[in-house]
Amino acid sequence: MDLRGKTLFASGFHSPERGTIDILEDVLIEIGADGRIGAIHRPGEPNYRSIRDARDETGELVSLPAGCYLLPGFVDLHVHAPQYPQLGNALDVPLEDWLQTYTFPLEARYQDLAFARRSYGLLVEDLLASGTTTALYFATVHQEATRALVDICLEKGQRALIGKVAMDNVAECPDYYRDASTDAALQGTRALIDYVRGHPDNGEDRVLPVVTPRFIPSCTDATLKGLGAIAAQCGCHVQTHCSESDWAHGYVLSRHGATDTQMLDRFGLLGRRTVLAHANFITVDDMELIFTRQAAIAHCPLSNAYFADAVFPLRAALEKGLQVGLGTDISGGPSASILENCRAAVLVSRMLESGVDPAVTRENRGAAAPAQIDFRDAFHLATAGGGIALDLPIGQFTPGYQFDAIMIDTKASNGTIRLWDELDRGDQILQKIIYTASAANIASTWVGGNHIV
Ligand SMILES: Nc1nc2[nH]cnc2c(=O)[nH]1
Repeated sequence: MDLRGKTLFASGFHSPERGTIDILEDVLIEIGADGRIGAIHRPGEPNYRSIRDARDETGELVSLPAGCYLLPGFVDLHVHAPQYPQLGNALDVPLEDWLQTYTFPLEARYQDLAFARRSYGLLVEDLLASGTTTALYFATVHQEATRALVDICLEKGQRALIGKVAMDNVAECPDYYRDASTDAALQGTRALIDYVRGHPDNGEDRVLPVVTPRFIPSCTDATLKGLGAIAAQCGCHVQTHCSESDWAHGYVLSRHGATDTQMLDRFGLLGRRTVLAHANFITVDDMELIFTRQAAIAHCPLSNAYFADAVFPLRAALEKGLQVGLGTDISGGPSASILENCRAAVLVSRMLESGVDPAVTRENRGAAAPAQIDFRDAFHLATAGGGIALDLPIGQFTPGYQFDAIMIDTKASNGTIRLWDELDRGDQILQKIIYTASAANIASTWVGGNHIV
């Protein structure tokens, strides 16, 4: 049911601050006509009962069914929309070969608008069904296909940030798939920004444009500089890959004698609205610079296992105060689910801390500093952390924030959560949701109070 102008009676969880879970029990969430949360009332507050009775009388009260819990919708900070047909395939070669052998040929197909519409339609529906209410998308170099992705997100109601990919370096990009020139890369980026901002169905800015240099190896210096100028002029978000693998990190060091982070900063591409995908090989100085610029990192734990051969030092980044969220990195990661990436984030952090080689003694096996996170951290990253990274009022149930939410039905018969009334209490219920929920448990999705699925 659409919840704009309604008051929701519900129990659930959110995590505005990393490390803590706020348990919402029988709360009343007032949702405005604009889809934002107006107020939250908890049992025991003086007006709670009277507000509940009044809303009930006017027919504005909506109650979640028994066994259902409300969570903020998931924020996926790194998705290559055109790579969806490749999800679960092509995971057997290093990044630089994967791009040339599998990924560029697939992305080149989006020249065909009918193919683009079919693929993007399926992707957006599937992501919404898996609880992703906001996605930060790389599209392709193509103007028409990227516009189709904008149209589809608006039609289906997903909150989305979308970039036309810029890639014009002839030495690294095949001639069948690249921007024809620096001018084409810059004009194409500007044209997409204008399209999104002027879209007649985008009055609420549900879709935002993103300046999207693929990564430094794919772009000429002139294009990177030009994109930095566009970002400054338009105040748009920026997304790119940063120090993802040994090869990608080493390429930038040898081309520029500096790291990705340093070069992105010099090109004007490192700011409060920048999201750096992966960032596995950043140095201590890079971390400092990212912190100073208040840029964010999209941690993609599943993808990194296949293409980075390394684990992002997540806990160090969080303790430093960096803004981090989670990304599926479709199709570098073989799952479209942010829940799966929550589980992977916990798992790889534990392996980083403990080490993995049984031939090495326990004392010498693991990382020098504590590295593990838990389900609470992962849940925060998947929701509020993603919202903070994007500088958008999403990912938590706080007055003034968008009502972007999912309903988890723990009793769904074809689902995979098994709760025991006599055993499961408080945030243990959330822990079970994070570790065991599947798509069948995600019973409803709302974006800005609109019922989507
Ligand atoms: N994981 C990943 N890394 C990249 N680096 C440049 N392009 C890509 C891409 O499509 N996926």
